[in-house]
Amino acid sequence: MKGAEEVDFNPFDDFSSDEESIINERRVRMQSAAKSKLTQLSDSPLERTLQENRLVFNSRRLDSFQTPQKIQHLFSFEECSNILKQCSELNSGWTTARHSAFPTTDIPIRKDNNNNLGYLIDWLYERLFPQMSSYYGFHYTRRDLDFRDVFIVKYAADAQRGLKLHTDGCLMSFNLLISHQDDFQGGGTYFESIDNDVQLNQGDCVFHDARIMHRGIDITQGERYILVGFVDTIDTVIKDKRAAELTGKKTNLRINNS
Ligand SMILES: O=C(O)CCC(=O)C(=O)O
Ligand SMILES: [Fe+2]
Repeated sequence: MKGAEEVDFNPFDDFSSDEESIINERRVRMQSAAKSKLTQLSDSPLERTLQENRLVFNSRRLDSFQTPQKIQHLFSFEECSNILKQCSELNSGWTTARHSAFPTTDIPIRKDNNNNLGYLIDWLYERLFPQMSSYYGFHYTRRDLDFRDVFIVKYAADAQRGLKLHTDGCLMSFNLLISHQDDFQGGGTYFESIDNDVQLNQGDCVFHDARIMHRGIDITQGERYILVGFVDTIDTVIKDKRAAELTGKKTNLRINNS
């Protein structure tokens, strides 16, 4: 007989067929509990809890949310020019290693950052979140949704030109064109679900289900600055922050699951 430490153990072994059938039974039970719960819920996101709203969102995302939604003039030209000016005056603050699998040259935006861009968080809460919450069936005034991450990305023809096909590790994402559309050639965001790209004018925004495969199309000239946000339910955001504090590790929020 082998001692405890000599037992053949391969962590990559598949589950035994007994274990698999227990896991499958559990999955089927959970799916049918979720289905029956869904039929009992109110049609109004305002009368459902945050967790119920997320359940409804997850049950609908493949049927209902395949088309990215565009909002024009979320920021004015003047507001965008001022943001560009602030970015050009920043000597430091640009990072290149915050999203390990799909890095971008970006500047994180937070209320407590000393880069003076924290006001963008309020603008997005006030201007984008009411529409995005109602479109995806969440409660705006109760603040069902919050930012998992928000940052300005800089693409340049002589540096990083675009971003490969990926999904974002959150519920929904958006990007807003800060540059003027004539400041670069190429660019825009390609979405696999519509097999097409979305082109924005300065100040316009596109929001989408984060699980839709998408990519930042390469620019061929100039510079393209966009404001990007990864959005999730507030309980997930809080858990994520706690986990990051405890482990010192960040969740990787861009994924390639093609
Ligand atoms: O560059 C784009 O248009 C898309 C950006 C994006 O998908 C991201 O930052 O995760
Ligand atoms: Fe993305």
